[in-house]
Order: sequence, then structure tokens, then C-alpha cells
Amino acid sequence: MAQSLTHGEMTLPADWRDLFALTKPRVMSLVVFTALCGLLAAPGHVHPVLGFSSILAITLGAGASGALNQWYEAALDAKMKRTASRPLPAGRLAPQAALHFGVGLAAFSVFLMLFAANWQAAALLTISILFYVFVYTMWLKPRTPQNIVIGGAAGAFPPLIGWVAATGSIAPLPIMLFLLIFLWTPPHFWALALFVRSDYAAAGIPMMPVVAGEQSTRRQILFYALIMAAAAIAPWPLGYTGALYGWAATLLSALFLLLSVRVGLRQTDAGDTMQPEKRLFGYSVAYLFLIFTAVVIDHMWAL
Ligand code: HEM
Ligand SMILES: CC(C)=CCC/C(C)=C/CC/C(C)=C/COP(=O)(O)OP(=O)(O)O
Repeated sequence: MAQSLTHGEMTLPADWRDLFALTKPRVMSLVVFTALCGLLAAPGHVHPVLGFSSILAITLGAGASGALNQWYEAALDAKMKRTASRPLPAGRLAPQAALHFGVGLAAFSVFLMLFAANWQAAALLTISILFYVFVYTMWLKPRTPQNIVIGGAAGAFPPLIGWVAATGSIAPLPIMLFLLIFLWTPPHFWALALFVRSDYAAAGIPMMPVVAGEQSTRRQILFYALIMAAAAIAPWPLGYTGALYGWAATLLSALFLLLSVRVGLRQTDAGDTMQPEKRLFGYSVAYLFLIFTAVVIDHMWAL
């Protein structure tokens, strides 16, 4: 987009790269992947064009919610090292452009889902976008250290949306996948929050390590990792997946627990490099990619 946008006295070019960055592409890649796995693990056959369009709708909806999150948080992002160079705080994009882009993309994504799949999937996509933007970003994030526990539910919807897009109805397995991401989010995020704690403190965002302190956050990471591992393995004994998934989930979750125990039970001194926390955070991303891959392979295997 080469069009110019007015921002106060200045005129800023709306570069497509900035609009792309506004959608948080790296984070959303995993959101989209879990949605795709939900769609592929569902029973029955989906027409490839409709399946592709449904996943495109989820991609655009997730991107739109990332854009609206950044529009709302521009002033906060300017105060944090990790986020200061984003298009809005860096002044490369006008706030109005980000808002229009986000709202337009959100509306388009929901209509696309409505035409490509069904109203149930379109409704769930709408709920996820609204939940992330209003419940998490605007309401909980600036108010409570439980923000990511409750608000993180938005990020757990995609596999459910993928499944519902394919079938028109909800079933126990996608509910369990929802629960898995829901319980995965606290260890994923708090591991990172431990090593960027000063950023959140500087911006005045009440993330768990800032409010409850490091030790309490470590214990809570361990607690969530334990129930997450149980939730990850549960579909196997309950008969919703086969042994292939069961073994993959057991091994992947055992490593997740091991890394969480290291983070959960240690104390740091000044100048600590936070390697175990960085390792847990990095592995949390790989874990979700791999376990959702296992859901799909297990399903294909059983056919
Ligand atoms: C409220 C819940 C969550 C919070 C607060 C959160 C926060 C973060 C933050 C701050 C980062 C650092 C990197 C960045 O700024 O881009 C990150 C990275 C990441 N998150 Fe999350 N996250 C949450 C949930 C999720 C969910 C549900 C997913 C996907 C299912 C996800 C996937 C990722 C991925 C893939 C990365 C790595 C991105 C990279 O390689 O740079 N996150 N997360
Ligand atoms: C289908 C659909 C609409 C999905 C929504 C996707 C979703 C809720 C993802 C959650 C992951 C995410 C971007 C967290 C960032 O938290 P943050 O905003 O606190 O991070 P920041 O500090 O980097 O801005």
C-alpha cells in the first residue's frame, strides 16, 4: 500500500510491511497451525477450497486481532524494549490506519468464514476476536495478573474453530485441544515474563512476576505444566485418539515437565542469564507445534 495517511501534522506512508507486522505473523503462525490441525483431525471430508478458505478466515481474523491489540497498546508498547520498534510506537504507521485495517480485516474474516464454512464457525471466530481485543487487551491485561489465564482462552479457540468449520458441530476431542492450549498458555507466557519482567514493570502492566514475584510465578508455572501434561495425555486413555498420539503426547509432555521443574524449583541471583526460562519458553512453542502434528498424524493413521 503506497497510499499516504495523515497522522497529526505528519503524513506517513502506509507500507505493506508495517501492516503485515501489525498482524503479529510469528505468533499467529502457531495459532493458524493449531486451527489447521483442528480442521484436519475432524471426521469427514472437507472440500479443499472451502477448507483453505476457512483457514484463511482464521488467519485473517487472528491477524486482525493482533492489529487491534497493537492499535490499543501503542503507548504501552513504546515503553517496552521488546515492542518499541513496532510500526505504531516507532511512528511508521498512523493509528487510524491500524484501526481501520484491524476492523476491516476482522469483518472480512468473519464474512469469509460464513461463506466458506458455517455460521457456527463464524460465530466462534467472532467470539475469539472480541475476547482477545475486549476481554484480554482492554479489560484484563491492564488490571490483573490473571489476565493471561482468563484472556488466554482466546488463543485456545482456533483448533475448535477449525473442527467446527469442517463439521458444523463441537465434539470432545476439540474441547480437549482447547483445554490443552488454555493450560499451556500460563507456562508459555510466564516463562517469558520472568526474563522480560523489567519491561512489564516499566510499562506498568501487572504481569504475574511483577505483582506476585518471581518465586510465586515459578510455582504457578509448575502447577499449570502438571495439569497441562495430564490434559495433553488424557485423550488417549479416554479413547479419542490412538496410541501414536498417546506416546507422542507422553514424551513431549515429559520434556515439558522436566523443563518446568527446573524453572519451578530454582532461585536466581542478580545477573542470572535466565537460561532455563528461555529454554522453557522456546520449547513451549515447539511443543505445541509437535503435539498438534501428532493429533493429525494419529487421525490419518487411523483412517
Ligand atoms: C494471552 C496469551 C499469550 C501471551 C500473553 C503471549 C505472549 C507472547 C509474547 C510476549 C511473545 C514474545 C514474542 C513476541 O512479542 O512476538 C510470544 C511468543 C510466541 N507466542 Fe505467545 N502468548 C500467548 C499465547 C499464545 C498462543 C495461544 C499461541 C499459539 C497457539 C502463541 C504462540 C506464540 C509463538 C509461536 C511465539 C514465538 C514467536 C517468535 O518466534 O517470535 N502464544 N508470546
Ligand atoms: C482466531 C483468533 C482471533 C485468535 C486470537 C489469537 C490470540 C488470542 C493469540 C494470543 C497470542 C498473543 C498474540 C499474545 C500476545 O499477547 P500480548 O498482546 O499481551 O503481547 P504483546 O505484549 O506482544 O502485545
